[in-house]
Amino acid sequence: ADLNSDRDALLALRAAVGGRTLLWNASNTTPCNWAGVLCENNRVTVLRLPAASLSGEIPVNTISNLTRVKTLSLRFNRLSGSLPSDISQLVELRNLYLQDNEFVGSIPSSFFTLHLMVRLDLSNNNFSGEIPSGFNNLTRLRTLLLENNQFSGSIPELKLSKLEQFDVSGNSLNGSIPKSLEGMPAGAFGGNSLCGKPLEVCPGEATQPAIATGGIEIGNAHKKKKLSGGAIAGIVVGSVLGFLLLLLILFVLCRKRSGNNARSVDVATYKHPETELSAEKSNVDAENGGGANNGYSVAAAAAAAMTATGKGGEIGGNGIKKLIFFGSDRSFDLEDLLRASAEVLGKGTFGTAYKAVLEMGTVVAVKRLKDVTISDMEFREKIDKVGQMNHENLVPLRAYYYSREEKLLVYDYMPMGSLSALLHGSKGAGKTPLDWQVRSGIALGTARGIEYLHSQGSSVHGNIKSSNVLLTKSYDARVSDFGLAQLVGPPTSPTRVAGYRAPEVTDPRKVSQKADVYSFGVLLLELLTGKAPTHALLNEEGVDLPRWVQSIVQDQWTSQVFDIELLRYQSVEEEMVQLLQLAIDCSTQYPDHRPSMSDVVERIQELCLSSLRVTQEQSDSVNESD
Ligand SMILES: Nc1ncnc2c1ncn2[C@@H]1O[C@H](COP(=O)(O)OP(=O)(O)OP(=O)(O)O)[C@@H](O)[C@H]1O
Repeated sequence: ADLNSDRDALLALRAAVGGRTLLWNASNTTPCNWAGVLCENNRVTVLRLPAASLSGEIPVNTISNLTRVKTLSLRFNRLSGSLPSDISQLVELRNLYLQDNEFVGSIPSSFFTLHLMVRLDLSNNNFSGEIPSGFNNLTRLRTLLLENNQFSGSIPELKLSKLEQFDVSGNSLNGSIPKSLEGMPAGAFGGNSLCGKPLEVCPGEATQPAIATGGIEIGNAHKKKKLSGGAIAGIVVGSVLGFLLLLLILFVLCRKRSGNNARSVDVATYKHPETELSAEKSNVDAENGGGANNGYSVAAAAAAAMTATGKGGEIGGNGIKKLIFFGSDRSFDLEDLLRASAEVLGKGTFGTAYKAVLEMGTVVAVKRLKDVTISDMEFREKIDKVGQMNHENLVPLRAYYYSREEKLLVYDYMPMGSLSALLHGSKGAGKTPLDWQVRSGIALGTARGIEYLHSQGSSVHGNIKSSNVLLTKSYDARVSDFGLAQLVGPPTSPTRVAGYRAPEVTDPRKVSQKADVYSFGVLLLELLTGKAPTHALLNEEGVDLPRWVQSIVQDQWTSQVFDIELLRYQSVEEEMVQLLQLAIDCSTQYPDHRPSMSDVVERIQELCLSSLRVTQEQSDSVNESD
């Protein structure tokens, strides 16, 4: 066997299962630069084709020549039929990932001669038969994942000292769990009819051998008999008391929370060192401890804002002077905020954003809204809804201030700035490139934030774009600016959110969830291509980002689409292509053809998991090489 026979084997595989292997350039004399193939010492050692649209059976005598392969990953495809018995020829095999296919039948006995095997994942297939005790031959096995198949019978005793990851959940197994596997988590056995540690004790315990008992229902008649009347009474009384205690705790918590919500503070006159303005003097209810220190002033933030704009002067005037807080987190007070220095962060559609740095180091972002044309009542109603939104991927609205002249929103300040700045900001030496891990994480976080918004009544974001995706220190994504599109009047200029807006949207205040999905799709394209949707070059050509990407992908130039910084991550190319496909699906022209945000989250979650596994496989191939 040599590289040529490796090449023949790969071409035979391609003829059998197709998929993305069809993109391999068969006129190459070496297969080593085909996508998913890695070579070492002039032999193929890694074949990785996850989610490559492979389908059909792998006939015997197809892959047997790949005798140097250490890692074989064909997960997330539609491979069917039984595992070819000549897989036992791959004597160097250490990592085998066949999960998420449609394989059937039992594991051939020859398989258990592959004694170098370390990671084996056969989960989410239709494998059947008993779990062979032959696994005991694979003494180096650290991962054995067999969940969601149709394995039946009992689990054999497995004496695998290195086993770390084990899962047989979701099969048709019965009998007792062997001693050697007692230490595994209960979840590894769920969805079967198994008993014994870590699950419920088997009825009859030691006397009952691990034979097929037809399933042991927890709490069956046999078991109930063992409980005395007294014990039952004890359990009932205990449960009732526990339940009452829980109710009491909930009640107390609820009271506390509603006390913390939406607390208003009266406005009095306050002397600012630089500007004289009306501000708040706390008049907080007793539950909060009272005292001026517990309230902080958005009007004061306005002072900071005014200072920053150089306007300075009285805010509030004769308008309504109310300050409304959401939540209970108040690590600073009015005076701190008044003394804060402020700087302009930027001007947006809805007004100007400022960063206010308080003396003790707390930083907030204050947004001064312009063009608010809706009534006081309507404003409060809508902003109240915004304030109630609570999710780890949203920038929380801390408080707002409303008067006729001033509408201010106080947010947590996000230290790493926006995704837009990160992607398109100065590419100087100090700039850290965004790697795949970070980008896919941002995609997932943003999607989760929007999904949450969509799950709250029928709310929409209405203004999804990369400058509204802010980042925490650890690059976790937080979506901001939600709910504001409905607060302001009709746009004065037609250029609002060029590039992100779905084609069917005519009134930015009436955006549908599917239009949010479109904008998110454009944001994904931006994340993958590194190109701003408002990119001058694109616009000169008269095409938007979705159409530009589509034209390139149609010509099979997929890799040309990606940001240069991403091309270093060859091993996760599949996942990148999947995210690209999702982006294209989201930014399709017809709203009905776009996926829902929960579909989107699921798909990103899957590909993130999948790229994590690739990374694991990679480190395994390194660790396990001789
Ligand atoms: N909480 C925050 N923390 C850090 N930076 C922020 C915060 N809120 C906004 N910014 C930054 O301030 C700048 C201006 O934001 P703003 O939301 O006013 O405008 P925009 O996002 O560019 O447009 P739009 O108003 O249409 O959303 C943006 O660069 C944004 O990233």
